[in-house]
Amino acid sequence: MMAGPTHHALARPEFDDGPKILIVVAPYYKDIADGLVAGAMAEIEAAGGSYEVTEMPGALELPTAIGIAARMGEYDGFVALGCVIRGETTHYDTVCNDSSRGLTLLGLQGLCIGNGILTVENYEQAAVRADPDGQNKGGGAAAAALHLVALSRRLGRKDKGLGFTADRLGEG
Ligand SMILES: Nc1c(NC[C@H](O)[C@H](O)[C@H](O)CO)[nH]c(=O)[nH]c1=O
Ligand SMILES: CC(=O)[C@@H](O)COP(=O)(O)O
Repeated sequence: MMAGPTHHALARPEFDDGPKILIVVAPYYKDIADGLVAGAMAEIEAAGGSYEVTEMPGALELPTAIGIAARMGEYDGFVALGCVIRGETTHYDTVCNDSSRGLTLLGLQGLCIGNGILTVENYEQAAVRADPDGQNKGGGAAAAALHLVALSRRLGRKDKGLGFTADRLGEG
């Protein structure tokens, strides 16, 4: 499947040694999640990378899942995929803000993360953005992670993120 555009002007990064990416997806809306994952897979494959996919109940769990996985030191980058649709209460704001902020805080600790969590008003808005042949937000999130991995490698980084392992968690 040829994925659609990734909505940025950057050329796809090239790797001598393809990065290993963990796709963490919240299939709260299964069809939407499937489109996002398909777009992300296509983008990672086009860059010569490999991927694994793991599922979490909802978008709120995605930052924690990445934080747990990052401590294994096995993945070069991460793609968070999900869909949050506004309901009747303010829970929408919590899910959107806390999932996004969690990913940003992990990124500021050095993890290479692409954020493909859709935050929309209705299913129709999500469908257009999840479609790999449409706005391909899953592919865009994967591209973001790949660019961060390329930067890390270009700058000679050796570790794979967070800079600490489980045995150091008890420190301080
Ligand atoms: N309403 C949506 C949620 N809500 C669930 C939360 O993400 C979380 O799993 C729960 O609060 C337990 O911690 N999640 C989505 O991904 N999308 C939604 O629209
Ligand atoms: C984004 C949400 O958490 C939302 O779907 C939950 O719906 P509601 O606010 O009507 O409980």
